[in-house]
Amino acid sequence: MNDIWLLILYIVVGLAVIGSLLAVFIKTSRSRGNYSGPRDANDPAPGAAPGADAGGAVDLAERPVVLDVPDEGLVVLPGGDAPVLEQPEPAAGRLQRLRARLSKSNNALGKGLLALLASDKIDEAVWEEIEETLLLADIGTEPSLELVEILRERVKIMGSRKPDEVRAMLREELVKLVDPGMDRSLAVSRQGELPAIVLVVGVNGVGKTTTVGKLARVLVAEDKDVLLGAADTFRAAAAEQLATWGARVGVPTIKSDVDGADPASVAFEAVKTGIEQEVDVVMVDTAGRLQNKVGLMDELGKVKRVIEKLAAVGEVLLVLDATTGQNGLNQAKVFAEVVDITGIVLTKLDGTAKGGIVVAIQKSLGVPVKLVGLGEGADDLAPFDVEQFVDAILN
Ligand SMILES: Nc1nc2c(ncn2[C@@H]2O[C@H](COP(=O)(O)OP(=O)(O)OP(=O)(O)O)[C@@H](O)[C@H]2O)c(=O)[nH]1
Repeated sequence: MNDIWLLILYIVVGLAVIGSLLAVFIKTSRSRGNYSGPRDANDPAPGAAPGADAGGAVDLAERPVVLDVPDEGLVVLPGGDAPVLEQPEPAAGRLQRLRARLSKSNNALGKGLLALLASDKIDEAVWEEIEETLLLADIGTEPSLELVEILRERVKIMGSRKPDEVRAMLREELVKLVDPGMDRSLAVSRQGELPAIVLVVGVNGVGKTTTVGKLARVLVAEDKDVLLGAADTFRAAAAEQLATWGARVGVPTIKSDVDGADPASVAFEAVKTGIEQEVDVVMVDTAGRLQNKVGLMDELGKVKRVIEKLAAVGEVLLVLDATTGQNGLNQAKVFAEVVDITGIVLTKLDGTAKGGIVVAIQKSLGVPVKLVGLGEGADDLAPFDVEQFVDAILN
């Protein structure tokens, strides 16, 4: 009988030893993966190209985030590499300076409207032309119809329609349409003990990295301490591109030297470093992702949630390419559901006559356009100002 109990005891001890060995083995093999962070079911495979998943509807369900601090591949690229640091120009009044670029492509809208409203006789055909001009500028159907109605009323009671009066009336109505009441300030001040966090998102090629680089210059010109996080881990050149922008103005960049590293881990490390170094602003650049790719949109949600383990994300900027017109609206809607957009950066406004997209986006999202890109130059990013924008269109 005693022998049987002894045998059972041996079996139990043996099983316990095998169990512990298995646990140790699983832990070590996990930490050897390319991704240093945990993987959600929807995460792209290591090294997978963006958009490698099956696509379809976006699953917006919140996923719990299990945090695993990265321990591999992260490097800080010092910001002071450039032999002579550039002195970026202050951003105030930039839209005024860059107005020629805006008006070149957009004054077809302003000039067209002025000419039509100054016609000797404004009959139905002229009103239709006015509506068409607004639609062609991508203002959107509803806002265009509303504006035409308002202009009709005002013209009716106007009488003689002197050119100055027509211009003043149009200016007033366009300013109202672009909405001067929206808060366009950027959340770039430290929040107590923590830096301000700016997350930059959007589809491929819209100008995210360029925008982060240009915005870093704006912040440096305002004497802010900035740190960049290169969470665009898909495009190998993106992190280098970002680090180069930073180095020109003495801003350091956190990047991973592991291909296809977990972007959430890089973002986490950037924010952690920013907190330790007590910087004013941490700006995180993300990879371009199509809004209909479930895995990539989930990944973006995860990047934000992981950052929020450390600090609130006060500013989520969606970068939209103005030349893509109404398609930008669809992108905006999906991104807004995943990461709560706080502001729009409208790039490439220098290359389009469709400046009316400003109105369409703001109306459909309720989110203000905060910055506009008016060229590829380092200081061609301007804070959006309603009156300057309308004046540029009308002149
Ligand atoms: N004309 C003009 N070109 C711009 C503007 N903003 C960005 N670009 C150009 O757009 C191109 C793409 O810019 P990136 O910053 O690399 O775009 P991205 O969104 O980071 O790209 P991915 O990381 O591939 O998604 C570059 O050639 C930029 O110079 C702008 O306001 N005007």
